[in-house]
Amino acid sequence: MYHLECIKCGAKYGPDKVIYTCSKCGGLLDVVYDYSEIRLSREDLKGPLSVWKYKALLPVSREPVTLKEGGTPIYHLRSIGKEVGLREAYAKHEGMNPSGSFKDRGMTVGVTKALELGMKSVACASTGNTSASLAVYGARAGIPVIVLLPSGKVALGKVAQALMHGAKVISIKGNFDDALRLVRELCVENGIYLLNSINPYRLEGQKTIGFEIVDYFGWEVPDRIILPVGNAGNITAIFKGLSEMKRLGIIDRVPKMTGIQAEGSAPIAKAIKSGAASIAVEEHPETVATAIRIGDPVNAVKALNAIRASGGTAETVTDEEILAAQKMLATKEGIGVEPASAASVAGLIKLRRMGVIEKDEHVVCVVTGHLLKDPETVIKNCDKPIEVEATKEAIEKALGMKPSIASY
Ligand SMILES: Cc1ncc(COP(=O)(O)O)c(C=O)c1O
Ligand SMILES: N[C@@H](CCOP(=O)(O)O)C(=O)O
Repeated sequence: MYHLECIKCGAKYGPDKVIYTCSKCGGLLDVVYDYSEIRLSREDLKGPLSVWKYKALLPVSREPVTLKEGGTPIYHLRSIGKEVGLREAYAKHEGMNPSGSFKDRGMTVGVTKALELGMKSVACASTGNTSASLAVYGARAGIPVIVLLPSGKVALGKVAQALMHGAKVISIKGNFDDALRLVRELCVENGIYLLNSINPYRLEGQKTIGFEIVDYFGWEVPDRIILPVGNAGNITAIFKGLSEMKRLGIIDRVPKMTGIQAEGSAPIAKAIKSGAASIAVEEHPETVATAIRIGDPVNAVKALNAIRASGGTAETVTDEEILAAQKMLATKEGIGVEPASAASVAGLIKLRRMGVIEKDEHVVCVVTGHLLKDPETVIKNCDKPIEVEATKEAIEKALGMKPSIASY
């Protein structure tokens, strides 16, 4: 069994209540299980990785709305690790989920919960990936989807997904933070189920990233997990999940949760660096990594706690560092990710050079979304294709080759 609990005042709510924040104090909610009732061991968790493998720690009982999410690959970062002097550097490629981002882990649980609660439509605000994922899972479930996007600031692939999967797409003349404020009002006033990461049930699905990481390494806990931070749901979810596994005796510690933000959009990193108790909202967030262009992260309180309680840290990276890391991943490791995702690897490089990450640490970067989500940024940052006449000679010339014998 489980219930919802306010992280601020401790107020408890039944599992079937449609509620996103505490009605007494406005605090964020967590799903809290009756841990004494959960019998789960490493032995029970044999078999291939997937979100639903961990259903004993997920808050739904009906048949899930699923497209076989999770089970994403973990790659050894051989070249990048070598370059920064780190043998045990890995990337977990969440872009390999059905809609191309980690959001699918949250949506398989969140949309299933929407059906379980009898909700008739679902909605979200989004910098792109949440909307793509909700559109996909809404289509799978046969439930209408509404998405609010910040006009002109959503990568092409993500808008295409939301449109093609049949969501009602509203582009607002404002940023993501405005869109989230509006969609929250819209949902509460119109009985629509809100599926941003303020929804504690959605975050339960995302904690499986952490489960899969420790499961993959034979329950050996990495020293550190690094991930890009935007609305701050993911870092929160992974910390919660691994804390639960520790509580159940499946693992013996929780990795240092390390959040990376873009310099122009970094309220959490700034609070961690300054030791502030809470964030100062960034009124005009800006970064090339549009997925994390967020100035007022809704899960800030939970994220600050996750970072501090795990002994982790947070850092900022410039847009140039993000794009350089994206290119390094693509050209030196063969791993294609969108800019926001590369922020975790840019952070790894920066923190290693600063000496914050030690050379014998075992580090996993979560790379959160696929390269093809944002083709426009890719095209802008790569050399153009070389256009030539359709002859072998022209091709050889373009390649800087000497003309072959046959052409004499
Ligand atoms: C690709 C990508 N990476 C990272 C993030 C940040 O995740 P979170 O909002 O959970 O901090 C997002 C969305 O927010 C995203 O779409
Ligand atoms: N990057 C996100 C922003 C919204 O975050 P959420 O986790 O609260 O849904 C997106 O893809 O929209």
